[in-house]
Amino acid sequence: MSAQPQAPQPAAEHPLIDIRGLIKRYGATGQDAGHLALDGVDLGIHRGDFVSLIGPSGCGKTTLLRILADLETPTAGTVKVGGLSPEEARKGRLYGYIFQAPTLLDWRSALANVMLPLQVMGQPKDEARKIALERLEQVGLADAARRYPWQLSGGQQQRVSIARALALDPELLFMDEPFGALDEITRERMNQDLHELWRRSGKTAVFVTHSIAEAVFLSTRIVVMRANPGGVTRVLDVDLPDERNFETRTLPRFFELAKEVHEGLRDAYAV
Ligand SMILES: Nc1ncnc2c1ncn2[C@@H]1O[C@H](COP(=O)(O)OP(=O)(O)OP(=O)(O)O)[C@@H](O)[C@H]1O
Repeated sequence: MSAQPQAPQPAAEHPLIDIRGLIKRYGATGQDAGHLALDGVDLGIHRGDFVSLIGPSGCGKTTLLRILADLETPTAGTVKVGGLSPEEARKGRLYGYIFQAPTLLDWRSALANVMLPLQVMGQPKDEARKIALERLEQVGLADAARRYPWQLSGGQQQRVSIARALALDPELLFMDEPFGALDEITRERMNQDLHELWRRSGKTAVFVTHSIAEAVFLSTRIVVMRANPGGVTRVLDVDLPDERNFETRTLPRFFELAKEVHEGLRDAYAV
Protein backbone atom coordinates (compact mmCIF):
# COMPACT_ATOMS: atom_id res chain seq x y z
CA MET A 1 0.00 0.00 0.00
CA SER A 2 1.44 3.35 -0.98
CA ALA A 3 1.83 5.97 1.70
CA GLN A 4 -0.75 8.70 1.59
CA PRO A 5 0.78 12.10 0.88
CA GLN A 6 0.93 14.06 4.11
CA ALA A 7 -1.06 17.25 4.23
CA PRO A 8 1.28 20.13 5.05
CA GLN A 9 1.12 20.85 8.74
CA PRO A 10 0.52 24.47 9.64
CA ALA A 11 3.44 25.87 11.58
CA ALA A 12 2.57 26.50 15.21
CA GLU A 13 1.62 30.15 15.17
CA HIS A 14 3.96 32.42 17.04
CA PRO A 15 2.33 35.14 19.07
CA LEU A 16 2.21 38.43 17.18
CA ILE A 17 3.40 40.08 20.39
CA ASP A 18 5.78 38.01 22.47
CA ILE A 19 6.83 39.29 25.89
CA ARG A 20 9.26 37.24 27.99
CA GLY A 21 10.73 38.00 31.37
CA LEU A 22 10.03 41.70 30.97
CA ILE A 23 11.39 43.87 33.76
CA LYS A 24 11.08 47.64 33.91
CA ARG A 25 12.76 49.63 36.63
CA TYR A 26 12.43 53.41 36.64
CA GLY A 27 15.02 55.79 38.02
CA ALA A 28 17.73 53.35 39.16
CA THR A 29 20.97 55.17 39.95
CA GLY A 30 24.21 54.02 41.67
CA GLN A 31 22.82 53.63 45.23
CA ASP A 32 19.09 53.88 44.48
CA ALA A 33 17.35 50.74 43.11
CA GLY A 34 14.59 52.98 41.72
CA HIS A 35 11.02 51.75 41.24
CA LEU A 36 10.25 48.27 39.95
CA ALA A 37 7.28 48.98 37.64
CA LEU A 38 7.19 45.56 35.94
CA ASP A 39 8.70 42.45 37.46
CA GLY A 40 8.97 39.53 35.05
CA VAL A 41 6.02 39.75 32.67
CA ASP A 42 5.46 36.84 30.27
CA LEU A 43 2.66 37.31 27.78
CA GLY A 44 1.83 36.23 24.24
CA ILE A 45 -0.75 38.10 22.19
CA HIS A 46 -1.99 36.42 19.03
CA ARG A 47 -3.02 37.91 15.72
CA GLY A 48 -6.63 39.03 15.85
CA ASP A 49 -6.76 39.14 19.66
CA PHE A 50 -8.34 42.00 21.56
CA VAL A 51 -6.45 42.04 24.84
CA SER A 52 -7.35 44.34 27.72
CA LEU A 53 -4.91 45.19 30.49
CA ILE A 54 -6.70 45.94 33.76
CA GLY A 55 -5.34 46.45 37.25
CA PRO A 56 -4.87 48.86 40.13
CA SER A 57 -3.37 52.28 39.57
CA GLY A 58 0.40 52.02 39.24
CA CYS A 59 0.49 48.32 38.23
CA GLY A 60 2.33 49.15 35.02
CA LYS A 61 -0.40 49.00 32.35
CA THR A 62 0.75 52.16 30.59
CA THR A 63 4.39 51.18 31.05
CA LEU A 64 3.73 47.85 29.33
CA LEU A 65 1.90 49.52 26.45
CA ARG A 66 4.62 52.16 26.09
CA ILE A 67 7.31 49.48 25.97
CA LEU A 68 5.41 47.71 23.16
CA ALA A 69 5.26 51.04 21.32
CA ASP A 70 8.95 51.81 21.90
CA LEU A 71 8.08 54.84 24.01
CA GLU A 72 9.96 53.25 26.96
CA THR A 73 12.84 50.81 26.96
CA PRO A 74 12.79 47.57 28.98
CA THR A 75 15.34 47.09 31.77
CA ALA A 76 15.53 43.36 31.02
CA GLY A 77 13.69 40.68 29.07
CA THR A 78 12.67 40.37 25.44
CA VAL A 79 9.79 41.98 23.60
CA LYS A 80 8.89 41.17 20.01
CA VAL A 81 6.18 42.95 18.05
CA GLY A 82 5.38 41.20 14.79
CA GLY A 83 8.72 39.38 15.12
CA LEU A 84 10.55 42.71 15.35
CA SER A 85 11.99 44.77 18.17
CA PRO A 86 9.63 47.55 19.33
CA GLU A 87 11.93 50.08 17.65
CA GLU A 88 11.75 48.25 14.31
CA ALA A 89 7.98 47.87 14.70
CA ARG A 90 7.63 51.61 15.34
CA LYS A 91 9.78 52.48 12.34
CA GLY A 92 7.79 49.99 10.22
CA ARG A 93 4.54 51.71 11.34
CA LEU A 94 3.17 48.39 12.59
CA TYR A 95 0.91 50.02 15.14
CA GLY A 96 -1.34 52.99 15.73
CA TYR A 97 -1.36 54.48 19.26
CA ILE A 98 -4.36 56.12 20.86
CA PHE A 99 -3.74 58.14 24.01
CA GLN A 100 -6.12 58.85 26.88
CA ALA A 101 -6.47 62.46 25.71
CA PRO A 102 -7.20 62.93 22.00
CA THR A 103 -3.97 64.94 21.23
CA LEU A 104 -5.35 66.46 18.01
CA LEU A 105 -3.84 69.55 16.43
CA ASP A 106 -6.26 72.42 17.11
CA TRP A 107 -5.38 74.35 13.97
CA ARG A 108 -6.15 71.44 11.64
CA SER A 109 -9.64 70.19 10.77
CA ALA A 110 -10.63 66.60 11.64
CA LEU A 111 -9.82 65.62 8.06
CA ALA A 112 -6.44 67.37 8.12
CA ASN A 113 -5.57 65.67 11.43
CA VAL A 114 -6.25 62.25 9.92
CA MET A 115 -4.35 63.19 6.75
CA LEU A 116 -1.26 64.13 8.73
CA PRO A 117 0.40 60.69 9.15
CA LEU A 118 -0.31 59.94 5.49
CA GLN A 119 1.31 63.18 4.36
CA VAL A 120 4.28 62.60 6.67
CA MET A 121 4.72 59.25 4.90
CA GLY A 122 4.77 61.04 1.54
CA GLN A 123 1.25 60.31 0.24
CA PRO A 124 0.16 62.86 -2.38
CA LYS A 125 -2.45 65.24 -0.92
CA ASP A 126 -5.40 63.95 -2.99
CA GLU A 127 -4.69 60.34 -2.06
CA ALA A 128 -4.19 61.28 1.62
CA ARG A 129 -7.53 63.11 1.57
CA LYS A 130 -9.32 60.10 0.04
CA ILE A 131 -7.90 57.67 2.61
CA ALA A 132 -8.51 60.06 5.52
CA LEU A 133 -12.16 60.44 4.48
CA GLU A 134 -12.54 56.66 4.38
CA ARG A 135 -11.09 56.41 7.89
CA LEU A 136 -13.44 59.11 9.19
CA GLU A 137 -16.29 57.15 7.61
CA GLN A 138 -15.10 54.01 9.43
CA VAL A 139 -15.49 55.80 12.76
CA GLY A 140 -18.84 57.36 11.78
CA LEU A 141 -17.56 60.90 11.44
CA ALA A 142 -17.47 61.65 7.71
CA ASP A 143 -19.95 64.51 8.26
CA ALA A 144 -17.60 66.26 10.67
CA ALA A 145 -14.54 66.17 8.39
CA ARG A 146 -14.29 69.96 8.09
CA ARG A 147 -14.80 70.72 11.77
CA TYR A 148 -11.94 71.67 14.06
CA PRO A 149 -11.20 69.72 17.26
CA TRP A 150 -12.70 72.50 19.43
CA GLN A 151 -15.95 72.12 17.50
CA LEU A 152 -16.19 68.42 18.39
CA SER A 153 -17.38 66.62 21.55
CA GLY A 154 -14.91 64.56 23.60
CA GLY A 155 -16.26 61.34 22.06
CA GLN A 156 -15.99 62.77 18.54
CA GLN A 157 -12.42 63.92 19.19
CA GLN A 158 -11.53 60.42 20.31
CA ARG A 159 -13.13 59.02 17.14
CA VAL A 160 -10.88 61.33 15.09
CA SER A 161 -7.89 60.03 17.10
CA ILE A 162 -8.91 56.48 16.25
CA ALA A 163 -9.29 57.42 12.58
CA ARG A 164 -5.82 58.98 12.68
CA ALA A 165 -4.35 55.86 14.31
CA LEU A 166 -5.95 53.81 11.51
CA ALA A 167 -4.69 56.14 8.77
CA LEU A 168 -1.73 53.99 7.75
CA ASP A 169 -3.75 50.78 8.19
CA PRO A 170 -1.49 49.34 10.90
CA GLU A 171 -1.83 45.71 11.94
CA LEU A 172 -1.89 46.64 15.62
CA LEU A 173 -3.80 49.16 17.69
CA PHE A 174 -2.46 50.22 21.09
CA MET A 175 -5.01 52.13 23.17
CA ASP A 176 -4.34 53.67 26.57
CA GLU A 177 -7.70 54.14 28.26
CA PRO A 178 -9.11 56.07 25.31
CA PHE A 179 -12.63 56.39 26.73
CA GLY A 180 -11.73 57.17 30.36
CA ALA A 181 -12.91 60.77 30.15
CA LEU A 182 -16.28 60.03 28.54
CA ASP A 183 -19.68 59.70 30.21
CA GLU A 184 -21.07 56.18 30.66
CA ILE A 185 -23.53 56.20 27.75
CA THR A 186 -21.06 57.71 25.26
CA ARG A 187 -18.50 55.20 26.46
CA GLU A 188 -20.85 52.26 25.82
CA ARG A 189 -21.54 53.60 22.33
CA MET A 190 -17.79 53.96 21.67
CA ASN A 191 -17.25 50.40 22.96
CA GLN A 192 -19.85 49.10 20.53
CA ASP A 193 -18.39 50.99 17.58
CA LEU A 194 -14.80 50.05 18.46
CA HIS A 195 -15.83 46.41 18.73
CA GLU A 196 -17.42 46.48 15.27
CA LEU A 197 -14.43 48.27 13.79
CA TRP A 198 -12.05 45.73 15.33
CA ARG A 199 -14.15 42.78 14.14
CA ARG A 200 -14.40 44.06 10.58
CA SER A 201 -10.74 44.99 10.34
CA GLY A 202 -9.26 41.82 11.88
CA LYS A 203 -6.66 43.95 13.66
CA THR A 204 -4.94 43.02 16.89
CA ALA A 205 -5.64 45.35 19.80
CA VAL A 206 -4.03 45.99 23.19
CA PHE A 207 -6.28 48.14 25.34
CA VAL A 208 -5.69 49.63 28.79
CA THR A 209 -8.75 50.19 30.95
CA HIS A 210 -9.96 50.58 34.54
CA SER A 211 -13.46 49.42 33.66
CA ILE A 212 -14.37 45.77 34.20
CA ALA A 213 -17.48 46.05 32.00
CA GLU A 214 -15.47 47.63 29.18
CA ALA A 215 -12.80 44.93 29.39
CA VAL A 216 -15.36 42.09 29.32
CA PHE A 217 -17.39 43.67 26.51
CA LEU A 218 -14.45 44.33 24.19
CA SER A 219 -11.93 41.60 24.80
CA THR A 220 -11.04 38.15 23.63
CA ARG A 221 -8.65 37.97 26.59
CA ILE A 222 -8.26 39.99 29.78
CA VAL A 223 -4.92 40.38 31.53
CA VAL A 224 -5.36 41.24 35.21
CA MET A 225 -2.34 42.98 36.71
CA ARG A 226 -1.10 43.69 40.24
CA ALA A 227 1.04 46.51 41.61
CA ASN A 228 4.21 46.72 43.72
CA PRO A 229 5.84 45.22 41.85
CA GLY A 230 3.80 45.33 38.65
CA GLY A 231 3.00 42.02 36.98
CA VAL A 232 0.31 39.72 35.67
CA THR A 233 -1.87 37.84 38.17
CA ARG A 234 -4.47 36.28 35.91
CA VAL A 235 -5.29 35.88 32.22
CA LEU A 236 -8.93 35.20 31.35
CA ASP A 237 -10.34 34.00 28.04
CA VAL A 238 -13.56 35.78 27.20
CA ASP A 239 -15.87 33.14 25.73
CA LEU A 240 -18.74 35.45 24.84
CA PRO A 241 -20.28 35.32 21.33
CA ASP A 242 -18.09 37.07 18.75
CA GLU A 243 -20.78 39.55 17.91
CA ARG A 244 -21.29 41.90 20.83
CA ASN A 245 -24.10 44.37 21.30
CA PHE A 246 -26.38 45.79 23.93
CA GLU A 247 -27.71 42.28 24.72
CA THR A 248 -24.18 41.07 25.49
CA ARG A 249 -24.16 43.15 28.65
CA THR A 250 -27.26 41.31 29.90
CA LEU A 251 -25.95 37.74 29.39
CA PRO A 252 -25.37 35.62 32.52
CA ARG A 253 -21.89 34.81 31.15
CA PHE A 254 -21.09 38.52 30.96
CA PHE A 255 -21.77 38.81 34.70
CA GLU A 256 -19.79 35.66 35.49
CA LEU A 257 -16.78 36.98 33.60
CA ALA A 258 -17.10 40.38 35.27
CA LYS A 259 -17.12 38.57 38.63
CA GLU A 260 -13.98 36.62 37.68
CA VAL A 261 -12.17 39.83 36.72
CA HIS A 262 -13.38 41.42 39.93
CA GLU A 263 -11.97 38.51 41.96
CA GLY A 264 -8.69 38.79 40.08
CA LEU A 265 -8.56 42.48 40.91
CA ARG A 266 -9.34 41.79 44.56
CA ASP A 267 -6.32 39.48 44.67
CA ALA A 268 -4.30 42.16 42.88
CA TYR A 269 -5.27 44.78 45.45
CA ALA A 270 -4.54 42.38 48.30
CA VAL A 271 -0.80 42.09 47.47
N1 LIG B 1 8.77 58.03 33.95
C1 LIG B 1 8.63 57.46 35.15
N2 LIG B 1 9.57 57.61 36.10
C2 LIG B 1 9.47 57.02 37.31
N3 LIG B 1 8.43 56.23 37.67
C3 LIG B 1 7.46 56.04 36.76
C4 LIG B 1 7.50 56.65 35.47
N4 LIG B 1 6.40 56.27 34.79
C5 LIG B 1 5.69 55.48 35.62
N5 LIG B 1 6.33 55.34 36.80
C6 LIG B 1 5.89 54.54 37.95
O1 LIG B 1 5.76 53.19 37.52
C7 LIG B 1 4.59 52.61 38.05
C8 LIG B 1 3.70 52.13 36.92
O2 LIG B 1 3.18 53.27 36.24
P1 LIG B 1 2.13 53.15 35.05
O3 LIG B 1 1.78 54.52 34.62
O4 LIG B 1 2.64 52.22 34.03
O5 LIG B 1 0.91 52.46 35.82
P2 LIG B 1 -0.60 52.29 35.35
O6 LIG B 1 -1.01 50.93 35.76
O7 LIG B 1 -0.76 52.65 33.93
O8 LIG B 1 -1.29 53.38 36.29
P3 LIG B 1 -2.69 54.18 36.11
O9 LIG B 1 -3.77 53.14 36.11
O10 LIG B 1 -2.74 55.04 37.33
O11 LIG B 1 -2.61 54.95 34.83
C9 LIG B 1 3.94 53.65 38.95
O12 LIG B 1 4.33 53.42 40.27
C10 LIG B 1 4.51 54.95 38.43
O13 LIG B 1 4.60 55.91 39.46
